[in-house]
Amino acid sequence: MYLIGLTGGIASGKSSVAARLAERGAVVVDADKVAREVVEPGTPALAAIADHFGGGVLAADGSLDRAALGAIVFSDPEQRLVLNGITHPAVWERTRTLIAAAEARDPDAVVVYDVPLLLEGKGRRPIEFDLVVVVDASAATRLRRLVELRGLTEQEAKHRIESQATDEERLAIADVVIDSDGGLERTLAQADALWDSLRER
Ligand SMILES: CC(C)(COP(=O)(O)OP(=O)(O)OC[C@H]1O[C@@H](n2cnc3c(N)ncnc32)[C@H](O)[C@@H]1O)[C@@H](O)C(=O)NCCC(=O)NCCS
Ligand SMILES: Nc1ncnc2c1ncn2[C@@H]1O[C@H](COP(=O)(O)OP(=O)(O)OP(=O)(O)O)[C@@H](O)[C@H]1O
Repeated sequence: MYLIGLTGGIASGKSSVAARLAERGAVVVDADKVAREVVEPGTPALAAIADHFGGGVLAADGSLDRAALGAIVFSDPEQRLVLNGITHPAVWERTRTLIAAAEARDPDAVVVYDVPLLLEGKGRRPIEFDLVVVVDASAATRLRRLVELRGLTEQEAKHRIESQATDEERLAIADVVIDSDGGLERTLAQADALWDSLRER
């Protein structure tokens, strides 16, 4: 197995790159998806969230009210740390299981872990990667995408961007940088080039 950590700020284009690598044959594990699974109704993480943040972050059917929780944690770093402390251990554990399953299915698989937060946790990453790929678009570009494509207000978009590592911090851990400030086709061409270089390895 060859394990790639694919990271980048919110709306940098990680999912678009991951989807292209999947088309080319990679197995993709999506941290945002895992993060949703570990807070499904009945999970210990959801119980801990309700315990700390109160019933206001639960919808009528008992599931997580993501907008309500997002409104709290993206504007309050201390509360975000509490949420990360609850969810991240469960996310890493489930991720390790999914990566191990992919390797068991195909020992030669290229596995891509699409993860927005590779730096934000305290201490060492619980998973070591063979290659760290950073998808890099300026904060201004990402802000524009969040407002135009995802319908966030400018303030909401700013808060989300400020909740994450800076561009400089991400670039410092990159083995490969994909510049996603231009058009989508240009980004995807770099994903193709990355895949081709892996195949030549
Ligand atoms: C706060 C929550 C409920 C907001 O949900 P919402 O549906 O609005 O956003 P979604 O989960 O789709 O995330 C969108 C993007 O926000 C950013 N983001 C999410 N959580 C965080 C966080 N704790 N810190 C910084 N950025 C974050 C990421 O770039 C992510 O791709 C949710 O993001 C959450 O539970 N976050 C904690 C778990 C986590 O850290 N997930 C990120 C991947 S491990
Ligand atoms: N050059 C580009 N590269 C990548 N995405 C682009 C580009 N230009 C525009 N986009 C658009 O920007 C958005 C990026 O979203 P995408 O979901 O790929 O980002 P992400 O990094 O996975 O975000 P998140 O952290 O929220 O999961 C998409 O709607 C994509 O079509």
